[in-house]
Amino acid sequence: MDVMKKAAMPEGFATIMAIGRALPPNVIDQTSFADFYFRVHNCEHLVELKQKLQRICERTEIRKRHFMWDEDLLKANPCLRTFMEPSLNVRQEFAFPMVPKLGAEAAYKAINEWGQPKSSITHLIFCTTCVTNLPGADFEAAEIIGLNPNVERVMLYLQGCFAGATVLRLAKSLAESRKGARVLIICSESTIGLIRAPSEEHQYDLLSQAIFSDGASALIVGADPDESAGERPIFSIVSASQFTLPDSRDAIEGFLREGGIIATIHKNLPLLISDNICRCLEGAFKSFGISDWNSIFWAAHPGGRAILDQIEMKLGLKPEKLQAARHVLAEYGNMSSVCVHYILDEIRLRAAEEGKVTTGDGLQWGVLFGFGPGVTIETVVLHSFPIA
Ligand SMILES: CC(=O)CC(=O)SCCNC(=O)CCNC(=O)[C@H](O)C(C)(C)COP(=O)(O)OP(=O)(O)OC[C@H]1O[C@@H](n2cnc3c(N)ncnc32)[C@H](O)[C@@H]1OP(=O)(O)O
Repeated sequence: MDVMKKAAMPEGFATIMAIGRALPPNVIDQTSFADFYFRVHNCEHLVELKQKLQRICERTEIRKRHFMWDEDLLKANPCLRTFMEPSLNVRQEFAFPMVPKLGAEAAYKAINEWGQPKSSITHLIFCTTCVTNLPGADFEAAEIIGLNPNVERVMLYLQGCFAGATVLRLAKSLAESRKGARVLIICSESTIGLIRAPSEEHQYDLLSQAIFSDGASALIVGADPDESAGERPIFSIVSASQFTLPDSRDAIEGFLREGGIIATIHKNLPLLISDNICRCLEGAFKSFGISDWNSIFWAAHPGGRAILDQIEMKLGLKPEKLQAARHVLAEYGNMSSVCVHYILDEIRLRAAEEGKVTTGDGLQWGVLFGFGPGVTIETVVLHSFPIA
């Protein structure tokens, strides 16, 4: 029995072997977002509300954001330019082709970097906070890319931002459970469910308008990389865990309604996360004897500037630890599950550019954090590889 099991199971940890990105073409500069948003919704008369959005935008430290939708789409669909008018059909019809398409674009890049035939992909995990159809976005993406019909698909809908880590946890289980398994992860997110006119009664919605954005990422994960065939490991996924903070259900809430997804995010969220991050780190790194959080590399979901500020302060992190996270927030905004993958990509690209000895900023160990509704914290322990 043991011999059979040994023959069927890989020996090593799941590793990330490629990372791809894709962004939609419509880019809006954060300094002009409030002007655009109030103009396109014919709400210029709501002067105080516009000033509030301007204040929030200025404080986000976001420079620009990319979107699948554009002004023409909003103008052609007046139901997207009111507050919570029934508009779900329009949103879904727009998103359904776009979300898998952008995801497939990121997947092509990952497959290209991986350098192996797409027929070697055994599993697909597709994750998005929008579009719900049967068959789903996973099915659509598999068709666009031309994956084998025996690829085993897993679809994650409406999880929120922590899912960028969930997909790694899942991919680790799949990759380590079968020799030769190669998992394609795709995360593709859009704010098409969120864009709507401002409301004086629901001012909290301005935060969503100011931070969320669209983008896609794709990764190839598998154990025991075949380096003779050209597979190159970037990071090992050493462990992955999930923790739900007690009594914090209402800190991030999202409701899918006829008027789209409406989210409320409590102002104490940055504190809530930073108050609990230490226990997640200690739990994850105890068995490796690591307790100096400046000795590892960091990929924390940049949900908002204040979240990164609080984590940095609470843990006494050096500014460079969250530099990649701040860069991704600044250049792309909060792309939900996608952000942490861009941060990993940034870390390994910078390490190579700067002549560091490992993919993890010259360090051995690293952490990836996902934060989202629940409040849920996902902690992934990573190990870097030497850069040749
Ligand atoms: C969706 C998922 O699954 C996971 C997620 O990523 S959820 C999103 C997580 N992101 C956050 O929670 C954002 C964290 N907050 C921040 O980054 C910052 O507070 C901020 C950029 C929003 C504002 O910066 P700041 O330094 O706090 O500036 P401050 O001057 O205090 O606030 C500016 C305005 O933002 C408003 N604001 C702050 N937090 C808010 C919140 N959670 N909801 C609505 N408005 C908020 C304030 O009320 C203030 O409005 P007024 O000027 O009218 O008083």
